Amino acid sequence: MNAPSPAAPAAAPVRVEQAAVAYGARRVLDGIDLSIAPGERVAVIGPSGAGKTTLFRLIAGLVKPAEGRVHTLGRDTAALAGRRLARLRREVGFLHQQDNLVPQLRVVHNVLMGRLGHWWLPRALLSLLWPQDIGRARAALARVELADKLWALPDELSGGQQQRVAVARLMVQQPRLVLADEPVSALDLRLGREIIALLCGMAARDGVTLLVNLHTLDLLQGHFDRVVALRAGQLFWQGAPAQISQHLLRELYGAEYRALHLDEMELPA
Ligand SMILES: Nc1ncnc2c1ncn2[C@@H]1O[C@H](COP(=O)(O)OP(=O)(O)OP(=O)(O)O)[C@@H](O)[C@H]1O
Repeated sequence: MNAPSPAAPAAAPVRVEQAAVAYGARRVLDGIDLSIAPGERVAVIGPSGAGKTTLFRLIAGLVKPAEGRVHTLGRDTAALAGRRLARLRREVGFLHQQDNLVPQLRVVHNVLMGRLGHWWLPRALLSLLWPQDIGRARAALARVELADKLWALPDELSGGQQQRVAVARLMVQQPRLVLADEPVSALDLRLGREIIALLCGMAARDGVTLLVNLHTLDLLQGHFDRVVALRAGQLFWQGAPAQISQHLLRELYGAEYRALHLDEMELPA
């Protein structure tokens, strides 16, 4: 087999072409064109109801485009169903605002849930009785500084610690793409900063492509390669975090601009 030519560009893990999504008669995304490069870290921003979560659902294949095409990790999501869709989902890691963990399962089991897609059923079932690959869980927990919480129950952890366990689960899952939908909205700024740093550090170290739906714009600088801004279901702007200005945020957020205290951010006019 020939090795791929070093000059050949790697395929985009996310390619959205002129995609629209409708719920009933209502279009909530329209004419979206977006291509994400391998290993790129992208923040998605925009006012409430702009379609950020829907964009993530579209990329994950959870909703199909009413128009246009969506290619995720090289697969056309419109053509995926059953086992092929399940296979794609194994390669995509998710992180939500909260409720990422199974409350009845100890941290070690929650982390190893990230391995389920890699194991045959008997090993997955056995792991519920006696955790398989504890070493891997321990190493991932050490990376999020929770090595001592291997046997804790999620309820015994703070909100920030629970999100760190969820990041450790992503680390053992080894997805090619992570979709984090408001992962820090339930946390204060300091804890939010920790989680974003962990996520972006994991993505950089493991070569994972990362999309984060971010409400707290204070966390943009220093972590992301690109910002994609949605407004009213359309791609309103995209660029580097350093290019964001007060003018842009005013236009993007409209009535929410002051309510979110965006006028207090130190940005160029
Ligand atoms: N399952 C659904 N059925 C009908 N309408 C929906 C559904 N999910 C979302 N919507 C609508 O689609 C629009 C976009 O929603 P979405 O959750 O993608 O926005 P968002 O930008 O993530 O908002 P927020 O920042 O408030 O979470 C909203 O007007 C929402 O009410």
